[in-house]
Amino acid sequence: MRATFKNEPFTNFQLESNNKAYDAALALVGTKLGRDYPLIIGGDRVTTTRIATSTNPASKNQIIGNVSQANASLAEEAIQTAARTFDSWKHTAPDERARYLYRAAALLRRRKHEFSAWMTVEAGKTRAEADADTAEAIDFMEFYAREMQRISKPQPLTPLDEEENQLYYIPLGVGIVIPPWNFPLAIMAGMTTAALVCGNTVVLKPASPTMVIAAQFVELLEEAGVPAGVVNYLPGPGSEVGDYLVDHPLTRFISFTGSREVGLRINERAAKTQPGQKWIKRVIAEMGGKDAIIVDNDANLDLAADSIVAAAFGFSGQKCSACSRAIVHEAVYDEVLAKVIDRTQQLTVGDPAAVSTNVGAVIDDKAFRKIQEYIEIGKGEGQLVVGGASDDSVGYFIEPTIFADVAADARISQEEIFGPVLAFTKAESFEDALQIANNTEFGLTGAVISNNRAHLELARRDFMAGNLYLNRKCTGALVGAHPFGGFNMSGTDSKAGGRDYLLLFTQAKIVSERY
Ligand SMILES: NC(=O)c1ccc[n+]([C@@H]2O[C@H](COP(=O)([O-])OP(=O)(O)OC[C@H]3O[C@@H](n4cnc5c(N)ncnc54)[C@H](O)[C@@H]3O)[C@@H](O)[C@H]2O)c1
Ligand SMILES: N[C@@H](CCC=O)C(=O)O
Repeated sequence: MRATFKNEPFTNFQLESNNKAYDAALALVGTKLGRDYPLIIGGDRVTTTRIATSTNPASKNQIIGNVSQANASLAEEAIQTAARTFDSWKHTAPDERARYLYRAAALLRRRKHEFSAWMTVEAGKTRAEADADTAEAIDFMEFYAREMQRISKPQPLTPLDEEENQLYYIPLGVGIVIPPWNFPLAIMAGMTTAALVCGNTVVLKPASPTMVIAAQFVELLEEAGVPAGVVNYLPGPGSEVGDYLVDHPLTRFISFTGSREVGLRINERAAKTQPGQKWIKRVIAEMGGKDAIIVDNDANLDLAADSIVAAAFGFSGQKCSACSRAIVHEAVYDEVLAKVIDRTQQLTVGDPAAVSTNVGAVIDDKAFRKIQEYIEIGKGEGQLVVGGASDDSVGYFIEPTIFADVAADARISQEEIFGPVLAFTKAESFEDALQIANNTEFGLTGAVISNNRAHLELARRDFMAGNLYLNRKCTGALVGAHPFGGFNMSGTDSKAGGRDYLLLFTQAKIVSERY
């Protein structure tokens, strides 16, 4: 029996010894840059002629790796391999499947800084952000392993005198796992291992900006003993390979995390029954956010400012949970704005590998241009009070940017920017603030900073967010403590890292026997 689950501690980067260890990991990763990464199908390495290069967002000429790209025929091979492997993997005992995750978590823990360092160079994560990502990946595996063992035990049913009844959670089949790049280890590893620990086999199509981290993780699963063909690594263009995988009649489920646009496309395509398809495909889709922090008139204003700055500009605002709207009661609006401006001006923008950096580069040229466009839009919708500048001469750097006096229906208040851009909106009352907060098509995270019990209770009831935080920031969900997923166009509210999650990767079978 394993000890009760507890979260992996974060590294304290105030200690010089930890920074030295991180420097050593960065140096180690530095010796491995620029390597070639083949596809992995049924354990076989497949090198293709079409190669995509992964680069460092903070130093765009630095090559992280050269990754073979799949096409439709290799996607077919991966699905067929996963389907064949499913015939044996589905009979592997749940306890054994759980042990692969315990082993992988232990291996990852031993190489923690190395994996984090890969995220610093490939995803532009600062030390603390990368460390939290690795810790969450370990947490997902430790948590889902225990969850699999829990749900494979006899489940409570109403006993009948004349029958023996049993409920089994059995696997679904071949799953397509399509993660985003912004939690390139944690979310990718969580989605993949949740699927496999339930007895499914996986075709993993990693996000293009972070294909190398995904390759490192698949190798780690191999080292942990996960049999060939259980996880097949299939990088390739989302529009080409992704559509093929989603449409395939042998695909049983799609586990997607990413943008609203791609999530809806997958949902629509998966709904169309293909010739030879024997099931309704299941779609688990976690998508974007337009998350707000409300500040009440009696709030602790320092807490409010700290929470807003951390949630808006951590990882350059590239979190689905990021605070992109501060909705502030008019009585404290000017004071909160001044405190947030002051704290934002103290942030250091730069190379995420440096100890002193708070805000690194954004992920790539496409994101850089999109965020710049929103900054231009913002100039017509509010008052630019901080930031606004950008520089892509070395890497994709954008200053933390704040617009004040933005209307609730402005584009920068409604559309997900996914960058370090924050809109301040004035509310006439707490009720008005809540109404503004709910007035988007998303419903992922939100926070309220208030000392008013009635207002906090009102928010508990009426704030439409899958993850609502009271008197704290709206980022940083912990596995087990804050199962994660959103309402409305933020997705299917799957609650990753929670006790309901694995049921999405299984089907329940009842066996009733009379003697
Ligand atoms: N709700 C959550 O839990 C959560 C967590 C992290 C990120 N996100 C969201 O993810 C987005 C950022 O990530 P992104 O830029 O990687 O998103 P994205 O939608 O551009 O890409 C996500 C994944 O989909 C793939 N893809 C693209 N086109 C496809 C297609 N036609 N068929 C199948 N797959 C396809 C991509 O290659 C990638 O692996 C943001 O909107 C963010 O809010 C949500
Ligand atoms: N789970 C993360 C967000 C994941 C999306 O980007 C958080 O809670 O901040």
